[in-house]
Order: sequence, then C-alpha cells, then structure tokens
Amino acid sequence: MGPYDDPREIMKTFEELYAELAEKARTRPEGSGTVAALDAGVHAIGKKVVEEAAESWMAAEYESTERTAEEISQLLYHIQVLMLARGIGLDEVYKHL
Ligand SMILES: N=c1c2ncn([C@@H]3O[C@H](COP(=O)(O)OP(=O)(O)OP(=O)(O)O)[C@@H](O)[C@H]3O)c2ncn1[C@@H]1O[C@H](COP(=O)(O)O)[C@@H](O)[C@H]1O
Repeated sequence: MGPYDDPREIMKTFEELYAELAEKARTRPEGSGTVAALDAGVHAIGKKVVEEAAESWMAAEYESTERTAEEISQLLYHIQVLMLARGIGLDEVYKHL
C-alpha cells in the first residue's frame, strides 16, 4: 500500500486548511480557486457560505452520512475563505467558542 492509498494519510485538519488558504492568499498562485474567491469579495463568498449551509442541511435530512460530511467540509472551506476575506484569524473565532 502506497502512502496515499490510505485516506488518513492525506487528511487535513481545520487548522492545516486555514494555514494552506492563508498561504494561497499571500502568494496568489495561478489557478487557485481560493484566490479567485477572495478576489470576488465578501458578498460572493457569503453567498457560497449560505449555499453550502443549505446543501449541508438538505444532505443531513435526505442524503447519506458520507454526502452530508462532504457538504459540511465544503461549508467549512467557504467559512475559512470568508474569514480570510475579512482578515479574521482562527484565534479570533476560537475565543468565542
Ligand atoms: N477544500 C476545498 C474546497 N471545498 C470546497 N471548495 C470549493 O467549493 C466548490 C464546491 O461547490 P459545489 O459543490 O457547489 O460545486 P459547484 O457548484 O460545482 O461549484 P461552483 O460551480 O459553485 O464553483 C468547489 O468547486 C470548490 O471550488 C473547495 N476548494 C478548495 N478546497 C481546498 O483548498 C485548498 C486550496 O485550493 P485552491 O485555492 O483551489 O488551490 C486545497 O487544499 C483544496 O483542496
């Protein structure tokens, strides 16, 4: 079994994703969807957050656990993009938890 045959090998945490996205925002690599989303702005990102929240809700009501988890992962991604668009760090959110 190769290093990427086990999904646990390529999983990332919430913190790791945020660090990756912050680096994308800083270096602006060609072809990055995150950079495109940040350029589109808070209004467009906000609409994606709402869309993914609705899809998470619908999946939770009508779809499988796996599909629901996938929609939630997309919601978390778009939430992080919104945080970056507003310059909000993880700690600023965590202090309210
Ligand atoms: N985890 C994610 C992630 N989750 C969701 N998305 C985006 O959210 C979209 C999912 O939306 P939908 O399911 O509604 O799919 P869709 O309707 O076909 O998408 P759109 O037409 O709305 O673009 C995807 O097309 C991605 O654009 C993500 N985009 C990027 N990442 C990760 O972010 C990192 C940086 O990505 P880049 O900036 O693209 O390099 C990488 O590690 C990626 O894996």
